[in-house]
Amino acid sequence: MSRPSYIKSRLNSFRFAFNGLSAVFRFEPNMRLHVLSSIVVLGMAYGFDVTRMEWCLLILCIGMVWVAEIFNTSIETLTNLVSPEHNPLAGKTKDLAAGAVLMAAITAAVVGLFIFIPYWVGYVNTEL
Ligand SMILES: Nc1ncnc2c1ncn2[C@@H]1O[C@H](COP(=O)(O)OP(=O)(O)OP(=O)(O)O)[C@@H](O)[C@H]1O
Repeated sequence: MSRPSYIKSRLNSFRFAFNGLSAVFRFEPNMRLHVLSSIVVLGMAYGFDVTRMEWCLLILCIGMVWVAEIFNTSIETLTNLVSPEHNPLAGKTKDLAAGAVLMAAITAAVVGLFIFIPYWVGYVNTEL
């Protein structure tokens, strides 16, 4: 492959990936919920001035949930294409993908609680 066409095809790959991201943010109500929760979490992290390691853990958890939701949307879309009619396997496929998002969200919530509970306790103690 010649150099300009290689660069063009790599740039196109990025464009297609951004199209996917844009679609999930525009059309998936669950993704908006994830974005809202992420803003709340990042706001609290900023407010409590969490450590660098805690920032990394929170950002990793947010990324994990977003990635799980994007895969879930992709699997749902493919399932609708392959099996628009009712089919127990299609239902199971969608439920498994949704289960993965739930698992990621529960994991993120547990990490968030481990990080924020001491800050909440400290805040309440200084306010009382
Ligand atoms: N083709 C199908 N055959 C059998 N069951 C299906 C089918 N499509 C959906 N279902 C069942 O209905 C549930 C809801 O399907 P839907 O397509 O609305 O997904 P969803 O998880 O609610 O989507 P979203 O996350 O976008 O709200 C699925 O989890 C699955 O159990």
